[in-house]
Amino acid sequence: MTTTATAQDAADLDKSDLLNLEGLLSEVEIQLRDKVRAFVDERFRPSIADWYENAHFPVEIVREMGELGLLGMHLHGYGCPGRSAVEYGLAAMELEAGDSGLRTFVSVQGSLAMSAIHKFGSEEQKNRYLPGMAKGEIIGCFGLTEPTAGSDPGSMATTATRNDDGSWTLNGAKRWIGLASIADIAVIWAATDEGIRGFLVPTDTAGFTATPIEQKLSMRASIQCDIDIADVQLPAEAVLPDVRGLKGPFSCLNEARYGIMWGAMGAARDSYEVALKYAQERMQFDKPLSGYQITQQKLVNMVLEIQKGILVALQTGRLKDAGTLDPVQISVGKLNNCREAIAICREARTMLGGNGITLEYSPLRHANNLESVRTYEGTDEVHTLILGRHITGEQAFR
Ligand SMILES: Cc1cc2nc3c(=O)[nH]c(=O)nc-3n(C[C@H](O)[C@H](O)[C@H](O)COP(=O)(O)OP(=O)(O)OC[C@H]3O[C@@H](n4cnc5c(N)ncnc54)[C@H](O)[C@@H]3O)c2cc1C
Repeated sequence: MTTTATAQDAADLDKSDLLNLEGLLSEVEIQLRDKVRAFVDERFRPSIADWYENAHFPVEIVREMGELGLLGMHLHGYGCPGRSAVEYGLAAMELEAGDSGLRTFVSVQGSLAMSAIHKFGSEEQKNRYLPGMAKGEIIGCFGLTEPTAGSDPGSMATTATRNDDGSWTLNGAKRWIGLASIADIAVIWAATDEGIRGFLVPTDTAGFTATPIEQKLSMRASIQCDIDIADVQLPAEAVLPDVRGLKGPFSCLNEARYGIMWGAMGAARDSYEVALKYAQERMQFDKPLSGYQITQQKLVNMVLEIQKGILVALQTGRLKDAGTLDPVQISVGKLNNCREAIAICREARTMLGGNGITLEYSPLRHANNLESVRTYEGTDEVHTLILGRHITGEQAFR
Protein backbone atom coordinates (compact mmCIF):
# COMPACT_ATOMS: atom_id res chain seq x y z
CA MET A 1 0.00 0.00 0.00
CA THR A 2 2.71 2.41 1.03
CA THR A 3 4.80 1.44 -2.01
CA THR A 4 1.91 2.11 -4.37
CA ALA A 5 1.19 5.47 -2.79
CA THR A 6 4.85 6.49 -3.04
CA ALA A 7 5.06 5.41 -6.68
CA GLN A 8 1.92 7.40 -7.42
CA ASP A 9 3.35 10.48 -5.68
CA ALA A 10 6.59 10.17 -7.63
CA ALA A 11 4.69 9.95 -10.91
CA ASP A 12 2.90 13.17 -10.01
CA LEU A 13 6.11 15.10 -9.39
CA ASP A 14 6.41 18.08 -11.68
CA LYS A 15 9.11 17.16 -14.22
CA SER A 16 10.32 20.76 -14.20
CA ASP A 17 10.26 21.02 -10.40
CA LEU A 18 11.44 17.70 -8.99
CA LEU A 19 12.27 19.21 -5.60
CA ASN A 20 8.90 20.95 -5.32
CA LEU A 21 10.49 24.39 -5.04
CA GLU A 22 6.97 25.70 -5.55
CA GLY A 23 6.45 24.60 -1.94
CA LEU A 24 8.80 27.42 -0.93
CA LEU A 25 6.42 30.01 -2.42
CA SER A 26 3.43 31.69 -0.81
CA GLU A 27 -0.06 31.54 -2.31
CA VAL A 28 0.25 35.17 -3.39
CA GLU A 29 3.55 34.44 -5.14
CA ILE A 30 2.11 31.41 -6.95
CA GLN A 31 -0.95 33.37 -8.07
CA LEU A 32 1.20 36.16 -9.49
CA ARG A 33 3.45 33.66 -11.28
CA ASP A 34 0.47 31.87 -12.81
CA LYS A 35 -1.07 35.15 -13.96
CA VAL A 36 2.13 36.16 -15.76
CA ARG A 37 2.54 32.65 -17.22
CA ALA A 38 -0.98 32.83 -18.65
CA PHE A 39 -0.30 36.28 -20.14
CA VAL A 40 2.87 34.99 -21.83
CA ASP A 41 1.06 31.91 -23.16
CA GLU A 42 -1.86 33.90 -24.50
CA ARG A 43 -0.35 37.16 -25.72
CA PHE A 44 3.24 36.33 -26.49
CA ARG A 45 3.92 32.72 -27.46
CA PRO A 46 1.63 32.62 -30.52
CA SER A 47 3.52 35.49 -32.19
CA ILE A 48 7.08 35.38 -30.87
CA ALA A 49 8.55 33.46 -33.82
CA ASP A 50 7.26 36.08 -36.27
CA TRP A 51 8.28 38.98 -34.06
CA TYR A 52 11.75 37.52 -33.68
CA GLU A 53 12.14 36.87 -37.41
CA ASN A 54 10.89 40.36 -38.30
CA ALA A 55 12.81 42.09 -35.50
CA HIS A 56 9.56 43.48 -34.10
CA PHE A 57 9.10 44.63 -30.52
CA PRO A 58 5.37 44.37 -29.67
CA VAL A 59 4.91 47.85 -28.28
CA GLU A 60 1.17 47.20 -28.46
CA ILE A 61 1.33 44.99 -25.36
CA VAL A 62 3.19 47.49 -23.19
CA ARG A 63 0.00 48.91 -21.66
CA GLU A 64 -1.28 45.40 -20.99
CA MET A 65 1.91 44.78 -19.03
CA GLY A 66 1.19 47.97 -17.12
CA GLU A 67 -2.32 46.78 -16.33
CA LEU A 68 -0.88 43.48 -15.09
CA GLY A 69 1.33 45.43 -12.68
CA LEU A 70 4.62 44.35 -14.30
CA LEU A 71 6.20 47.79 -14.70
CA GLY A 72 8.24 49.07 -11.78
CA MET A 73 6.84 46.04 -9.97
CA HIS A 74 9.04 46.19 -6.91
CA LEU A 75 8.80 49.97 -6.44
CA HIS A 76 6.47 51.45 -3.85
CA GLY A 77 4.32 54.60 -4.08
CA TYR A 78 3.84 56.94 -7.08
CA GLY A 79 1.40 54.49 -8.70
CA CYS A 80 3.91 51.61 -8.68
CA PRO A 81 2.71 48.07 -7.91
CA GLY A 82 4.77 47.65 -4.71
CA ARG A 83 5.39 43.92 -5.13
CA SER A 84 8.12 41.96 -3.33
CA ALA A 85 11.49 41.12 -4.87
CA VAL A 86 10.50 37.44 -5.09
CA GLU A 87 7.28 38.31 -6.92
CA TYR A 88 9.24 40.48 -9.32
CA GLY A 89 11.69 37.60 -9.86
CA LEU A 90 8.93 35.09 -10.54
CA ALA A 91 7.41 37.44 -13.11
CA ALA A 92 10.81 37.89 -14.77
CA MET A 93 11.18 34.11 -15.01
CA GLU A 94 7.80 33.69 -16.70
CA LEU A 95 8.38 36.59 -19.10
CA GLU A 96 11.76 35.24 -20.18
CA ALA A 97 10.31 31.76 -20.64
CA GLY A 98 8.49 33.57 -23.46
CA ASP A 99 11.45 35.56 -24.74
CA SER A 100 14.34 37.51 -23.25
CA GLY A 101 13.15 40.57 -25.19
CA LEU A 102 9.95 40.69 -23.15
CA ARG A 103 11.79 40.46 -19.82
CA THR A 104 14.35 42.98 -21.05
CA PHE A 105 11.56 45.48 -21.68
CA VAL A 106 10.34 45.11 -18.12
CA SER A 107 13.91 45.36 -16.79
CA VAL A 108 14.74 48.53 -18.73
CA GLN A 109 11.46 50.22 -17.91
CA GLY A 110 11.17 49.17 -14.27
CA SER A 111 14.58 48.23 -12.90
CA LEU A 112 16.62 50.81 -14.79
CA ALA A 113 14.62 53.88 -15.86
CA MET A 114 11.93 53.88 -13.15
CA SER A 115 14.40 52.81 -10.44
CA ALA A 116 16.70 55.71 -11.29
CA ILE A 117 13.85 58.21 -10.94
CA HIS A 118 12.44 56.48 -7.84
CA LYS A 119 15.81 56.32 -6.06
CA PHE A 120 17.31 59.66 -7.06
CA GLY A 121 14.57 61.88 -8.50
CA SER A 122 12.94 64.96 -6.94
CA GLU A 123 9.33 64.72 -5.78
CA GLU A 124 8.33 66.67 -8.87
CA GLN A 125 10.18 64.22 -11.17
CA LYS A 126 8.71 61.18 -9.41
CA ASN A 127 5.16 62.50 -9.57
CA ARG A 128 5.55 63.57 -13.16
CA TYR A 129 6.90 60.33 -14.60
CA LEU A 130 6.43 57.27 -12.38
CA PRO A 131 2.62 56.85 -12.44
CA GLY A 132 2.56 57.01 -16.26
CA MET A 133 5.54 54.69 -16.53
CA ALA A 134 3.88 52.13 -14.24
CA LYS A 135 0.83 52.17 -16.55
CA GLY A 136 2.96 51.82 -19.68
CA GLU A 137 1.79 55.21 -20.95
CA ILE A 138 5.31 56.64 -20.72
CA ILE A 139 8.27 54.54 -21.90
CA GLY A 140 11.70 55.13 -20.40
CA CYS A 141 15.25 54.16 -21.29
CA PHE A 142 18.57 54.18 -19.44
CA GLY A 143 21.71 55.44 -21.17
CA LEU A 144 24.95 54.45 -19.52
CA THR A 145 26.97 52.47 -22.11
CA GLU A 146 28.89 54.37 -24.79
CA PRO A 147 30.68 53.36 -27.99
CA THR A 148 34.00 53.45 -26.09
CA ALA A 149 32.80 52.80 -22.52
CA GLY A 150 31.11 49.47 -21.80
CA SER A 151 32.42 47.41 -18.88
CA ASP A 152 34.26 50.54 -17.72
CA PRO A 153 31.51 53.20 -17.58
CA GLY A 154 33.74 55.44 -15.46
CA SER A 155 35.59 56.27 -18.69
CA MET A 156 32.45 57.77 -20.26
CA ALA A 157 32.95 60.65 -22.68
CA THR A 158 29.43 62.14 -22.53
CA THR A 159 29.55 65.47 -20.70
CA ALA A 160 27.05 67.78 -19.07
CA THR A 161 28.17 71.37 -18.60
CA ARG A 162 26.31 73.79 -16.35
CA ASN A 163 25.47 77.06 -18.12
CA ASP A 164 25.57 80.46 -16.36
CA ASP A 165 21.78 80.42 -15.84
CA GLY A 166 21.91 76.98 -14.15
CA SER A 167 20.67 75.07 -17.22
CA TRP A 168 22.73 72.23 -18.73
CA THR A 169 24.29 71.42 -22.10
CA LEU A 170 24.87 67.72 -22.90
CA ASN A 171 27.17 66.33 -25.58
CA GLY A 172 28.22 62.77 -26.35
CA ALA A 173 27.01 59.40 -27.57
CA LYS A 174 25.47 56.27 -26.06
CA ARG A 175 25.30 52.77 -27.50
CA TRP A 176 23.12 49.71 -26.93
CA ILE A 177 20.39 51.69 -25.19
CA GLY A 178 17.25 49.58 -24.86
CA LEU A 179 13.96 51.12 -26.09
CA ALA A 180 15.53 54.52 -26.86
CA SER A 181 13.79 54.98 -30.23
CA ILE A 182 10.33 54.38 -28.73
CA ALA A 183 11.03 56.00 -25.36
CA ASP A 184 9.46 59.24 -24.18
CA ILE A 185 12.05 59.94 -21.52
CA ALA A 186 15.73 58.97 -21.34
CA VAL A 187 17.82 58.73 -18.18
CA ILE A 188 21.23 59.82 -19.45
CA TRP A 189 24.35 59.53 -17.31
CA ALA A 190 26.99 62.15 -18.06
CA ALA A 191 30.30 63.38 -16.62
CA THR A 192 30.10 66.79 -14.91
CA ASP A 193 32.44 68.90 -12.80
CA GLU A 194 30.71 67.28 -9.80
CA GLY A 195 31.20 63.69 -10.98
CA ILE A 196 28.82 61.49 -12.98
CA ARG A 197 25.22 62.67 -12.78
CA GLY A 198 21.89 61.49 -14.19
CA PHE A 199 19.65 63.65 -16.41
CA LEU A 200 16.05 63.20 -17.50
CA VAL A 201 15.98 63.99 -21.20
CA PRO A 202 12.65 64.09 -23.05
CA THR A 203 13.47 62.21 -26.26
CA ASP A 204 11.94 64.92 -28.44
CA THR A 205 14.54 67.45 -27.22
CA ALA A 206 16.48 69.04 -30.09
CA GLY A 207 19.87 67.39 -30.55
CA PHE A 208 18.78 64.00 -29.15
CA THR A 209 18.68 61.25 -31.81
CA ALA A 210 18.10 57.52 -31.22
CA THR A 211 18.77 55.08 -34.07
CA PRO A 212 17.93 51.38 -33.70
CA ILE A 213 20.87 48.97 -34.08
CA GLU A 214 20.08 46.53 -36.88
CA GLN A 215 21.30 43.11 -38.08
CA LYS A 216 21.29 41.68 -34.56
CA LEU A 217 21.63 37.90 -34.15
CA SER A 218 20.30 38.05 -30.60
CA MET A 219 17.43 39.81 -28.82
CA ARG A 220 15.66 40.39 -32.12
CA ALA A 221 12.19 40.98 -30.64
CA SER A 222 13.60 43.92 -28.72
CA ILE A 223 15.03 47.37 -29.49
CA GLN A 224 18.51 48.72 -28.72
CA CYS A 225 19.80 52.00 -30.10
CA ASP A 226 22.72 54.26 -30.72
CA ILE A 227 22.04 57.69 -29.24
CA ASP A 228 23.63 60.89 -30.48
CA ILE A 229 23.58 63.80 -28.05
CA ALA A 230 24.50 67.06 -29.77
CA ASP A 231 24.27 70.26 -27.72
CA VAL A 232 21.15 69.07 -25.92
CA GLN A 233 19.84 71.92 -23.76
CA LEU A 234 18.15 70.96 -20.50
CA PRO A 235 16.66 73.09 -17.69
CA ALA A 236 18.35 73.09 -14.28
CA GLU A 237 15.66 70.80 -12.88
CA ALA A 238 16.42 68.01 -15.42
CA VAL A 239 19.21 66.63 -13.23
CA LEU A 240 18.48 63.81 -10.76
CA PRO A 241 19.23 65.71 -7.54
CA ASP A 242 20.00 62.91 -5.13
CA VAL A 243 23.09 61.14 -6.48
CA ARG A 244 26.58 61.78 -7.77
CA GLY A 245 29.10 59.25 -9.03
CA LEU A 246 28.88 55.73 -10.42
CA LYS A 247 26.97 54.45 -7.41
CA GLY A 248 23.90 56.01 -9.06
CA PRO A 249 23.80 53.89 -12.22
CA PHE A 250 25.34 50.87 -10.45
CA SER A 251 22.53 50.71 -7.89
CA CYS A 252 20.01 50.60 -10.78
CA LEU A 253 22.05 47.91 -12.56
CA ASN A 254 21.86 45.81 -9.41
CA GLU A 255 18.06 45.89 -9.60
CA ALA A 256 18.15 44.66 -13.19
CA ARG A 257 20.83 42.04 -12.51
CA TYR A 258 18.63 40.58 -9.83
CA GLY A 259 15.75 40.11 -12.30
CA ILE A 260 18.09 38.59 -14.86
CA MET A 261 19.09 35.70 -12.62
CA TRP A 262 15.43 34.66 -12.51
CA GLY A 263 14.78 35.39 -16.16
CA ALA A 264 17.65 33.24 -17.40
CA MET A 265 16.13 30.27 -15.59
CA GLY A 266 12.84 30.91 -17.40
CA ALA A 267 14.57 30.61 -20.78
CA ALA A 268 16.33 27.47 -19.55
CA ARG A 269 13.11 25.89 -18.25
CA ASP A 270 11.29 26.55 -21.50
CA SER A 271 14.13 24.98 -23.50
CA TYR A 272 14.22 21.92 -21.22
CA GLU A 273 10.46 21.43 -21.52
CA VAL A 274 10.56 21.74 -25.30
CA ALA A 275 13.45 19.25 -25.52
CA LEU A 276 11.75 16.78 -23.17
CA LYS A 277 8.52 16.81 -25.16
CA TYR A 278 10.36 16.47 -28.44
CA ALA A 279 12.50 13.59 -27.15
CA GLN A 280 9.41 11.71 -26.03
CA GLU A 281 7.72 12.08 -29.41
CA ARG A 282 10.61 11.76 -31.84
CA MET A 283 11.30 8.18 -32.95
CA GLN A 284 14.76 7.12 -34.15
CA PHE A 285 16.09 3.54 -34.34
CA ASP A 286 12.57 2.32 -33.50
CA LYS A 287 12.17 4.04 -30.15
CA PRO A 288 11.72 7.56 -28.78
CA LEU A 289 14.86 9.63 -28.30
CA SER A 290 13.95 9.82 -24.61
CA GLY A 291 14.67 6.08 -24.34
CA TYR A 292 18.39 6.54 -24.98
CA GLN A 293 20.81 6.96 -22.10
CA ILE A 294 22.65 9.93 -23.60
CA THR A 295 19.35 11.79 -24.09
CA GLN A 296 18.30 11.07 -20.52
CA GLN A 297 21.65 12.30 -19.22
CA LYS A 298 21.20 15.58 -21.11
CA LEU A 299 17.72 16.08 -19.67
CA VAL A 300 18.81 15.20 -16.14
CA ASN A 301 21.75 17.60 -16.26
CA MET A 302 19.42 20.35 -17.47
CA VAL A 303 16.81 19.90 -14.77
CA LEU A 304 19.45 19.70 -12.02
CA GLU A 305 20.91 23.05 -13.06
CA ILE A 306 17.47 24.63 -13.42
CA GLN A 307 16.52 23.57 -9.92
CA LYS A 308 19.80 24.86 -8.50
CA GLY A 309 19.51 28.12 -10.43
CA ILE A 310 15.99 28.77 -9.15
CA LEU A 311 17.14 28.08 -5.60
CA VAL A 312 19.95 30.62 -6.05
CA ALA A 313 17.45 33.18 -7.36
CA LEU A 314 14.91 32.49 -4.63
CA GLN A 315 17.46 32.79 -1.81
CA THR A 316 18.73 36.03 -3.38
CA GLY A 317 15.15 37.31 -3.53
CA ARG A 318 14.48 36.42 0.09
CA LEU A 319 17.66 38.29 1.11
CA LYS A 320 16.55 41.27 -0.99
CA ASP A 321 13.11 41.29 0.61
CA ALA A 322 14.74 41.10 4.05
CA GLY A 323 16.88 44.11 3.15
CA THR A 324 20.15 42.23 3.76
CA LEU A 325 21.29 41.57 0.18
CA ASP A 326 24.87 42.55 -0.62
CA PRO A 327 25.58 43.49 -4.28
CA VAL A 328 28.32 40.82 -4.36
CA GLN A 329 25.62 38.21 -3.82
CA ILE A 330 23.82 39.41 -6.96
CA SER A 331 26.93 38.54 -8.96
CA VAL A 332 26.63 34.91 -7.80
CA GLY A 333 23.23 34.53 -9.42
CA LYS A 334 23.83 36.70 -12.48
CA LEU A 335 27.02 34.83 -13.38
CA ASN A 336 25.85 31.33 -12.52
CA ASN A 337 22.34 31.46 -13.91
CA CYS A 338 23.26 33.08 -17.24
CA ARG A 339 26.15 30.65 -17.71
CA GLU A 340 24.05 27.59 -16.92
CA ALA A 341 21.02 28.80 -18.86
CA ILE A 342 22.94 29.28 -22.09
CA ALA A 343 24.49 25.81 -21.75
CA ILE A 344 21.04 24.30 -21.14
CA CYS A 345 19.47 26.05 -24.16
CA ARG A 346 22.30 24.91 -26.43
CA GLU A 347 22.06 21.34 -25.15
CA ALA A 348 18.31 21.40 -25.68
CA ARG A 349 18.92 22.52 -29.26
CA THR A 350 21.10 19.46 -29.95
CA MET A 351 18.20 17.22 -29.00
CA LEU A 352 15.99 18.78 -31.65
CA GLY A 353 18.40 17.91 -34.46
CA GLY A 354 17.89 19.91 -37.63
CA ASN A 355 14.47 21.09 -36.50
CA GLY A 356 16.23 22.86 -33.65
CA ILE A 357 17.68 25.50 -35.92
CA THR A 358 14.25 26.81 -36.91
CA LEU A 359 12.07 29.31 -35.08
CA GLU A 360 9.44 26.60 -34.68
CA TYR A 361 11.31 25.63 -31.52
CA SER A 362 12.49 28.01 -28.81
CA PRO A 363 15.89 26.72 -27.55
CA LEU A 364 18.19 28.29 -30.14
CA ARG A 365 16.23 31.56 -29.96
CA HIS A 366 16.68 31.52 -26.18
CA ALA A 367 20.39 30.63 -26.50
CA ASN A 368 20.93 33.48 -28.95
CA ASN A 369 19.11 35.88 -26.63
CA LEU A 370 21.18 34.76 -23.68
CA GLU A 371 24.33 35.88 -25.55
CA SER A 372 23.03 39.38 -24.84
CA VAL A 373 21.88 38.58 -21.33
CA ARG A 374 25.31 37.28 -20.33
CA THR A 375 26.84 40.46 -21.80
CA TYR A 376 24.63 43.23 -20.45
CA GLU A 377 24.38 44.24 -16.81
CA GLY A 378 27.98 43.10 -16.34
CA THR A 379 29.56 40.43 -18.50
CA ASP A 380 30.53 36.99 -17.18
CA GLU A 381 34.07 38.35 -16.84
CA VAL A 382 32.99 41.43 -14.87
CA HIS A 383 30.96 39.36 -12.38
CA THR A 384 33.87 36.91 -12.07
CA LEU A 385 36.15 39.85 -11.22
CA ILE A 386 33.63 41.19 -8.67
CA LEU A 387 33.48 37.80 -6.96
CA GLY A 388 37.24 37.26 -7.30
CA ARG A 389 37.88 40.61 -5.63
CA HIS A 390 35.58 39.72 -2.77
CA ILE A 391 37.12 36.27 -2.24
CA THR A 392 40.77 37.28 -2.51
CA GLY A 393 40.74 40.92 -1.46
CA GLU A 394 42.65 41.75 -4.67
CA GLN A 395 41.06 43.84 -7.40
CA ALA A 396 42.00 42.54 -10.87
CA PHE A 397 39.95 44.90 -13.05
CA ARG A 398 42.97 46.82 -14.26
C1 LIG B 1 20.99 43.55 -26.04
C2 LIG B 1 21.72 44.56 -25.22
C3 LIG B 1 21.00 45.48 -24.45
C4 LIG B 1 21.67 46.47 -23.72
N1 LIG B 1 20.94 47.43 -23.05
C5 LIG B 1 21.59 48.46 -22.45
C6 LIG B 1 20.86 49.56 -21.90
O1 LIG B 1 19.61 49.59 -21.92
N2 LIG B 1 21.56 50.59 -21.35
C7 LIG B 1 22.91 50.61 -21.30
O2 LIG B 1 23.48 51.58 -20.78
N3 LIG B 1 23.65 49.58 -21.83
C8 LIG B 1 23.02 48.52 -22.41
N4 LIG B 1 23.74 47.48 -22.97
C9 LIG B 1 25.21 47.56 -22.98
C10 LIG B 1 25.87 46.51 -22.11
O3 LIG B 1 25.71 46.82 -20.75
C11 LIG B 1 27.35 46.41 -22.54
O4 LIG B 1 27.36 45.76 -23.81
C12 LIG B 1 28.20 45.66 -21.55
O5 LIG B 1 28.38 46.43 -20.39
C13 LIG B 1 29.57 45.31 -22.12
O6 LIG B 1 30.18 46.44 -22.67
P1 LIG B 1 30.79 46.37 -24.16
O7 LIG B 1 29.78 45.75 -25.05
O8 LIG B 1 31.30 47.71 -24.48
O9 LIG B 1 32.00 45.33 -24.06
P2 LIG B 1 33.46 45.61 -23.48
O10 LIG B 1 33.37 46.27 -22.14
O11 LIG B 1 34.30 46.24 -24.52
O12 LIG B 1 33.97 44.12 -23.23
C14 LIG B 1 34.40 43.26 -24.29
C15 LIG B 1 34.92 41.97 -23.65
O13 LIG B 1 36.04 42.29 -22.80
C16 LIG B 1 35.81 41.79 -21.49
N5 LIG B 1 36.42 42.66 -20.50
C17 LIG B 1 36.19 43.99 -20.28
N6 LIG B 1 36.93 44.42 -19.25
C18 LIG B 1 37.64 43.35 -18.80
C19 LIG B 1 38.58 43.14 -17.73
N7 LIG B 1 38.92 44.13 -16.89
N8 LIG B 1 39.11 41.90 -17.58
C20 LIG B 1 38.74 40.88 -18.40
N9 LIG B 1 37.87 41.01 -19.41
C21 LIG B 1 37.31 42.23 -19.60
C22 LIG B 1 34.29 41.76 -21.36
O14 LIG B 1 33.90 40.88 -20.33
C23 LIG B 1 33.89 41.29 -22.75
O15 LIG B 1 34.05 39.89 -22.82
C24 LIG B 1 23.09 46.48 -23.69
C25 LIG B 1 23.80 45.52 -24.43
C26 LIG B 1 23.14 44.59 -25.19
C27 LIG B 1 23.94 43.60 -26.00
